[in-house]
Amino acid sequence: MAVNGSKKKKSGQGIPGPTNPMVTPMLTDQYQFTMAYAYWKAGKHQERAVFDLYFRKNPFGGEYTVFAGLEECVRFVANYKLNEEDIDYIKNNLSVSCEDGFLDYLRRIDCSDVEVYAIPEGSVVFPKVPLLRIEGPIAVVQLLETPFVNLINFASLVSTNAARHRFVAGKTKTLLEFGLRRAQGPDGGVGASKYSYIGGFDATSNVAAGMLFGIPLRGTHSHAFVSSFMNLDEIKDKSLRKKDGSSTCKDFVSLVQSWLRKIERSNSLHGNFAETNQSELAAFTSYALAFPHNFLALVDTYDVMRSGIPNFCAVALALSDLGYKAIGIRLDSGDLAYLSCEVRKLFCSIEKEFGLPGFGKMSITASNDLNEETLDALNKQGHEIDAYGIGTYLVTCYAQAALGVVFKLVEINNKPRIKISEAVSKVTIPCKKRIYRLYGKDGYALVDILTGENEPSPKVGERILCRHPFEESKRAYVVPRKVEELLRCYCAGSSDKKEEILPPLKDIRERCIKQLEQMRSDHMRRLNPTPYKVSVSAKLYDFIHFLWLNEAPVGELR
Ligand SMILES: Nc1ncnc2c1ncn2[C@@H]1O[C@H](COP(=O)(O)OP(=O)(O)OP(=O)(O)O)[C@@H](O)[C@H]1O
Ligand SMILES: O=P(O)(O)OC[C@H]1O[C@H](OP(=O)(O)OP(=O)(O)O)[C@H](O)[C@@H]1O
Ligand SMILES: O=C(O)c1cccnc1
Ligand SMILES: [Mg+2]
Repeated sequence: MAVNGSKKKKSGQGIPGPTNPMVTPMLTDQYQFTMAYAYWKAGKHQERAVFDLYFRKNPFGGEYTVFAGLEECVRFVANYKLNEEDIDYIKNNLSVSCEDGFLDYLRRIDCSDVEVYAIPEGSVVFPKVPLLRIEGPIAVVQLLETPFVNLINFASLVSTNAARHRFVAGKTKTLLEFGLRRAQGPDGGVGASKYSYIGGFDATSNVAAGMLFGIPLRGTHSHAFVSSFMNLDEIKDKSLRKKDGSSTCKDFVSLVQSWLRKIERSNSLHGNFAETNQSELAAFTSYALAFPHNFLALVDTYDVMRSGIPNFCAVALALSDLGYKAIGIRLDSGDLAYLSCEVRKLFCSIEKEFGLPGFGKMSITASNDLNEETLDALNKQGHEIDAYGIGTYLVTCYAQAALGVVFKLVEINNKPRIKISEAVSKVTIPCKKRIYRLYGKDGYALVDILTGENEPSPKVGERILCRHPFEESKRAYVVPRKVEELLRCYCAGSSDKKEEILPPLKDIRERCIKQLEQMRSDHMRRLNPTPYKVSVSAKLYDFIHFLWLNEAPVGELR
């Protein structure tokens, strides 16, 4: 903050602003401005404060969380500036009034004096561990609390939700995020697409998210497309060029119809054939004419096995005559396990009967109110689904509405601070800290340890006492095979620290996938997972409890 005319390096130059233009310094709670005023009035506003941002409990009954939202925080800090309209609003509309001198102060502030240290985005993280440590003039850092918590809360929640869906679905399945229509407003939708991708989804149907973040776009078609057709006569241009361009089939519709008749008589259907719905056949044929290279049909508008599947096969076989390979089908209702198995059997049988290599392997996509539980149930029953389209439960984080992210003062003017609570889980861990992840002999992460900033770092091969921050009896020695320091510098402020480069989204996603793969399976399982240990050094433990006793008044019994 270039307030005293002192010469300060401006960090973060060239970093674009937040993705959502609504993310401005005004996107904060009024009490941040009123506290900033009171700090200013007390002449305290420049005092150097350290805040930790962390959460207290993993979401969804799990024992891990995927950290996301960091890039948006860095973009926010790098471009922090109130404009005249903002100042004018503050002047006239806060529920309390502030002197003009404060407004001048607000006019001049930026975040060039703010240092942000963070765990890299996409990392697997645990309760109580600071995801970010923010240092700077207390009035300024205070103003960052609400936007930072806002930017990280939903991002981390939805990334974790996506990672959990990926975990149940399995590595080999394609996961498509279909939630935009059901998301909590436009930012909820765009954010959910971005952070589901980080958590391990493969693509989104959300075009804006594709454009903004380079997430692959995928999609099928809806029931409306199928039911909009009445009959095959609606198809005017019936011609389709062969894939190799050698000739053109003048009447693709007739080719489809002739295949439908063959299927009708085929052994594959075991004589189980009724009249298929002709409007559905018209819709599929039309779709194939529009996308002969990418034909995928939604087969449940009328009757999956009696109409959708035979119609789809007729079109796919006709395409195959012209050298095209159909992609597959989407099921959006009914018993997805049963239907997928029936469909697969039929595809395989047609492959055999008509000698069409690959037909049996066509892709089966399932959708319809899917969530972790339904994916798990499908796995238990056995199914033939290759891809899932997931919307509502994923993007709204239906199973848990918020991650309890908090932003707490841990030091001011180099003096550690603590917040005491009746609930031990709410007592803060004071001091400017460092965080290390210690790995064991089989390569798995064993424990995260928080130490004071100036303590020597844990060394590979050295025995370290790791203590539970609040429970005296819980402690263990660890001899790490690998030590990883977690907090890195993303905004150097006026220090001479080297700033991390913000990685592209796909690198963040890869980090997340890799870290989750390296987690011990007992931390990952859905039922009664083992908590991952978060500890403090012996020195920090002693200091926490010294400060706790120091700050807590001694009660008096009467
Ligand atoms: N084999 C299965 N095991 C467990 N859950 C399933 C299975 N197949 C589908 N489901 C789930 O069961 C629910 C079925 O919902 P619902 O009864 O509203 O749909 P439907 O009757 O199949 O479809 P629609 O009403 O759209 O025609 C969905 O949440 C779906 O994901
Ligand atoms: O079920 P979700 O996980 O939210 O996934 C997205 C859903 O959105 C679409 O239909 P929509 O729900 O609009 O209509 P439908 O329920 O009648 O299929 C699609 O067919 C999916 O069913
Ligand atoms: O492309 C799809 O199939 C799709 C997209 C959004 C919602 N439901 C389905
Ligand atoms: Mg639905």
